[in-house]
Amino acid sequence: TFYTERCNIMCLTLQRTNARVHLVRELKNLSVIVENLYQQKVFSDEEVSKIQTERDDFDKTSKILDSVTKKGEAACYKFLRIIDMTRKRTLERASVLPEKQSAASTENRRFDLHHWISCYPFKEDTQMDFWMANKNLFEGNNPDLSYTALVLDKQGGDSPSKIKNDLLKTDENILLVGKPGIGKTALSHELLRLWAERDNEELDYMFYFDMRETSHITKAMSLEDLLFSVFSEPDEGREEVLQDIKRNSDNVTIIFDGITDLSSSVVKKLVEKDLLPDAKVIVTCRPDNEEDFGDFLRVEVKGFSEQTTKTYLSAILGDAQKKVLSNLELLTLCHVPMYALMVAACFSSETPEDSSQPCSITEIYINIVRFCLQMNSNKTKNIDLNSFIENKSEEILSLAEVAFHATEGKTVNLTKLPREDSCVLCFLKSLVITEAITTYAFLHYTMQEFFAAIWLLKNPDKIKEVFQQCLTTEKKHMKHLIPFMCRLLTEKSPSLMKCLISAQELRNTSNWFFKEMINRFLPYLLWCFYCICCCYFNDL
Ligand SMILES: Nc1ncnc2c1ncn2[C@@H]1O[C@H](COP(=O)(O)OP(=O)(O)OP(=O)(O)O)[C@@H](O)[C@H]1O
Repeated sequence: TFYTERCNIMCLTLQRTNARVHLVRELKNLSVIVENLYQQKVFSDEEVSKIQTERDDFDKTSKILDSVTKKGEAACYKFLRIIDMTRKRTLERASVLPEKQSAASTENRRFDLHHWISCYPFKEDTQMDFWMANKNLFEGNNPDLSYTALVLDKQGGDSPSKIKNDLLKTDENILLVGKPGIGKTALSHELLRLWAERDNEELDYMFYFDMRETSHITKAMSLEDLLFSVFSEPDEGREEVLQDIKRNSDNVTIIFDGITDLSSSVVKKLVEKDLLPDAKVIVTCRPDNEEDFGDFLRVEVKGFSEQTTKTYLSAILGDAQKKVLSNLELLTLCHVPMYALMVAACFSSETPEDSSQPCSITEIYINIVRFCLQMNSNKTKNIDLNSFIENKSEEILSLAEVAFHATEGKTVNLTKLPREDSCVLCFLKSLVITEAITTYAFLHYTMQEFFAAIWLLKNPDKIKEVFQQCLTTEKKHMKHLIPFMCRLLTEKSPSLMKCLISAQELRNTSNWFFKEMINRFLPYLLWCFYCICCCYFNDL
């Protein structure tokens, strides 16, 4: 009864000429109001389009008010609640009046819409979603098997959920740093989910950019292009939304996930606070890229603790976890969630007792690649896995070539796609770039790096060039291929390479590879060692 009475009063109040006159004059950011009315099913698609065709803001506001009041009490209630929750943006404050006032302006001062709105006790408010929230990002995340081993440099020892909440609440810029596959992307998705689910009455914005998926970010772009070309652009009021973002930059959080450099001028300006000075910026990167973010709050992502690793394996493998627990090297590697996932996948299927178990990162990748191909080869009856891989070597190496070029270009978007019936599709996922463009990417970026290393070994004349690239600022990310190559060149089982590249070719490469690598990197390693010693003794 209380609700109905309150709605009746609202409907009447909204119709009162006094309030209406002021609303028509003072409502702004109409697109925010219309979008929220649409989300709350007060307006249909058709009604939204009609409002958008109105000539100017005055006509638009009149149309909104007319439509809402015609719909009755419940609609009026929702409308006023939206204004209440977004009033910082949608309701102009009456300006301070000069000494001499006309009769109308005196009336303006007497009637304070902010006060008027705040008289309504909106009790059952829920969180208001703004159209920027991309809900798809949160699908498939596993928030609870999480960050027991995550350490905040400044707050070690806190619980995972406290850490995540603190990360969300702090006004400081944040640098999430950690080795490949450790869970930086997963953590940034978690922050997005928490942001979208929290109870917050303020209208605010959060933007997420996967720096590898959206390679067009690296080209010079304006703030407007950056914000609206990756996310769905508002149907109308683009300029209005942009101005709101600029004026209220303290309500904006931007995540740049997987950053390797600041070659994009718009990203650089955002990181350096030349654009949106009060926005909070969250960056994720691998340890070799952190030097550009010295004044950020550094948070190291450390993966699973021993206990979490065991819980994870037990949840996925049940009794079969014993096979992993008995292999200490493998268990240790599984603190990296990416490796834990792949190990769990491989061990989830029946393996003969005497089959070799992976003991290094590359072996985990060899196993998962063989495992996926095994699944695929089961469709081809009576053929053993090695023969299957040999038969498909052309397709596999062609994917490896695409992987190499994508890695060199710091992107996950694969330009050349495999045939629709290709066995290598099992390593890929489709990636929606825009509504019109869909492409393919590897299931994980580290898998792409693994395939890139395979291609290099098939094309050894390129290896020296890559060694050189590793020492440059722009291409130093290529160094992640080297550990893969080292292991792939050894003859230890399980071998994937002998099915793809002849033993003689591999021997020819390994004859010079290790010597060349030491010559190239030893001076650099010695220099690093010297620097570490200096720091250590200075600290003492
Ligand atoms: N807390 C977690 N709980 C369960 N699985 C996780 C967790 N964190 C990461 N993973 C798994 O590990 C995979 C790799 O994680 P993620 O992509 O976040 O690593 P990353 O640190 O961003 O790697 P890279 O530096 O290569 O980009 C994820 O796809 C997910 O399957």
